[in-house]
Amino acid sequence: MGVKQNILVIPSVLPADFSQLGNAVVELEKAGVDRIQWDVMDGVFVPNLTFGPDTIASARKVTTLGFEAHLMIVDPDQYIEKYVAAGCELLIIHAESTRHLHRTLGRVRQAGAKVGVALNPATPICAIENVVDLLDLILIMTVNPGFGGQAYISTMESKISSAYELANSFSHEIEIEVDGGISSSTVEGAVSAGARTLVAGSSLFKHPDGLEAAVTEIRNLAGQAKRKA
Ligand SMILES: O=C(CO)[C@H](O)[C@H](O)COP(=O)(O)O
Ligand SMILES: [Co+2]
Repeated sequence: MGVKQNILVIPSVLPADFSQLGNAVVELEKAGVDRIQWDVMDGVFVPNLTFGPDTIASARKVTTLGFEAHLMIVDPDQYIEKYVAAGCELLIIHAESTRHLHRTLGRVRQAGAKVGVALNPATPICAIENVVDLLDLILIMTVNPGFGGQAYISTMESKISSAYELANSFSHEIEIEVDGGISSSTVEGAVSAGARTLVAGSSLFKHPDGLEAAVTEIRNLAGQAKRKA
């Protein structure tokens, strides 16, 4: 099976007005997104702080969309069960955030969630070569994590291609996701390199024609790039 080929558009809710988070999730669902990414930051792994499990559990009540937790936290093991209980069906662990990546990924699966791994821009693909059998998703970061609205790092495209090749050599289905600076001007490069699951924050929330137009634009451009690739 290898790489999951469907194009998925996943919003990061970081740019939303946090006093209206539930409404933002409802609006994103109406705009046709495929699931929601929660950027969980602890002020240690990255220099910023965002949501905990209670916030995510509250938002769980207003939508049937799937939730993924992009965990930018140190010692993720101690929070795995809390994010699963909050309603996240997929947990994404940074390879740099845990000493025993293989064990942490196994604990995510044991807790009943799908398993993703994220790589910072400086981390090579070989860091995950020996855990691919445990994975449902590989996230290649195209910005240094911590903040929305940063510029896309196009030199990550060779790593996206390596992730694609690696995932395609396995018989189970694996998503190749990109996160950071994805917009109408960068999506083509990411998809041509092999990305299929596209996380976008600022470019969706700041689109002059609104969320639905923004989601449709990313999905259409990605579809064209995939057909050309
Ligand atoms: O993980 C993240 C930051 O660490 C965000 O998901 C990402 O930056 C999305 O925001 P934008 O599309 O504005 O770059
Ligand atoms: Co993210």
